[in-house]
Amino acid sequence: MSDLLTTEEYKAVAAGLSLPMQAFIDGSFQPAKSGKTFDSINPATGELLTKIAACGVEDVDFAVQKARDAFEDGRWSRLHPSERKDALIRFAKLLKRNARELAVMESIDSGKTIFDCETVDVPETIHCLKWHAELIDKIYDQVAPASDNHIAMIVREPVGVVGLILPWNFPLLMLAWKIGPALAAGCSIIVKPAEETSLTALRVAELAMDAGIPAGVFNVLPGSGPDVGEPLGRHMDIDAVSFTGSTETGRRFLRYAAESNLKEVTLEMGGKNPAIVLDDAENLDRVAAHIVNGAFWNMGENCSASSRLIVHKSVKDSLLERIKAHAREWPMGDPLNPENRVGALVSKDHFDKVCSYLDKGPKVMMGGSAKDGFVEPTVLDVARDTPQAREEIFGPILSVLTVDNYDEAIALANDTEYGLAASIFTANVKRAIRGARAIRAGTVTVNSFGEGDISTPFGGFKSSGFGGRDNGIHAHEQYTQLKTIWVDLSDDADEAVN
Ligand SMILES: NC(=O)C1=CN([C@@H]2O[C@H](COP(=O)(O)OP(=O)(O)OC[C@H]3O[C@@H](n4cnc5c(N)ncnc54)[C@H](O)[C@@H]3O)[C@@H](O)[C@H]2O)C=CC1
Ligand code: BAL
Repeated sequence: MSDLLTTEEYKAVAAGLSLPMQAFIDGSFQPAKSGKTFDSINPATGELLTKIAACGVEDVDFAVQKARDAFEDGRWSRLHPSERKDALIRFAKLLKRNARELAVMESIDSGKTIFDCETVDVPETIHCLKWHAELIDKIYDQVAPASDNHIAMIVREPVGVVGLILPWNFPLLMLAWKIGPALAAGCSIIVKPAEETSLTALRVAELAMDAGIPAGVFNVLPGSGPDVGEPLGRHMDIDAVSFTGSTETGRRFLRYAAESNLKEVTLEMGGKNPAIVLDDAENLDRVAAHIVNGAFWNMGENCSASSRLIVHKSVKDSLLERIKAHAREWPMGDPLNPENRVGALVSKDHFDKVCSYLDKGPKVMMGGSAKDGFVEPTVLDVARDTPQAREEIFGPILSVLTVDNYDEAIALANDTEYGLAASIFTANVKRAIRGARAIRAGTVTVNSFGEGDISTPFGGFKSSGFGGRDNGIHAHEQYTQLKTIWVDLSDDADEAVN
């Protein structure tokens, strides 16, 4: 953990930041061709941070051309993997040298606590880039079984120019999850940050250039979904798109691909993730700590948040008492105060959306107040077919459902359109493993909440995911494609390849 500063010291760092304002294309900052800008707001204070270039279709076309030129001339895509590794390691080191600046920029842009930015988002971003850099010169291609007169090679090639469409909840970390494997594979990238949180992606692109990643390889186009996301999704010269965000927008990217060049699409989308606590769960205090972390970490603005607690009736009351006690250890307030664990929601619009779930009449068991962009960690006792039980709220709201037995718990866990993550708390190893297998979700944790780490694939079943996975070696499949090369070694022209 890095040494944290005081609130006043963080405010001084924030005041001294030089905030990026323009798109990053072909190795330099550039205004939008239309000259338009949009406001970047600090959601914790409502203050205008800066005005940022609002890109449009003409900027997309220009950036794609530059990315394509870079890809085709091989300045990055055809480097020896160890050379890309070296550049990515330099890049990770440069991020580390600028870690504090990035953490403060991330916090004021998104409302996330400086504690999380300093201890999770920035260090994990750096770790992710290093991990993919270290991997890239250790992946081997394959040779298929073939006759003595032939060689059949199965090789992976970078897929080409990729569009990376980012959400606002982990601006740096989701950037890293996508650029790490994409750059390691040799792709040229066009990043479209969420309009709420564009600052750190722009600064990171500049640092990538400083680290020696060639111009044209790493481009960032700030702007709205319809003005930048859609033209990227529909572009005929983009080979793949990797998206993280809502299920509704994810569906759009499938349509864009179908109606354009059938580009590869990977979608990492929403969740309504169950945390099942069975009657034999051990150490309810520890369970409560995991539930609180799963539900309230990052203000619940987390696609894998444990937003549905499915609890056996026999342990419900004692568990809820402990949840309340642990939640008291999560102070809410100024994100730049390093004592705080709950910051501001990302925007006024999102705050209003989250608050609407508090207005719809469920029984409030804890919390329930909301003001000026901040929502108190809240526990609701909900009925099964209510919006609070079924919809992704993406705020610090835990919806509690009560069950009578194991089978009912598993059935309820699966009674959702989503399938991103789940956790199950039980002392019975058979129930744990059977439950983990029975739950239709991409990640299941037993007796803990977590997302795994960089070494394990992350993505969802059902409406939570489509296509490839982020993280792990598996992430490279998104950014590479297989090619088979047959070589005829015979002297006899009659021996055909077959
Ligand atoms: N899975 C996750 O990690 C995330 C889930 N969400 C969920 O989505 C809800 C809505 O949040 P939004 O910011 O509106 O998510 P969103 O899915 O609309 O935005 C994600 C990205 O897609 C882009 N986008 C938006 N509309 C687009 C369009 N028509 N064509 C192309 N690109 C487009 C956005 O500019 C952003 O970069 C949240 O309340 C939450 O429930 C939001 C962010 C992340
Ligand atoms: N929790 C990391 C992925 C996401 O929230 O989008």
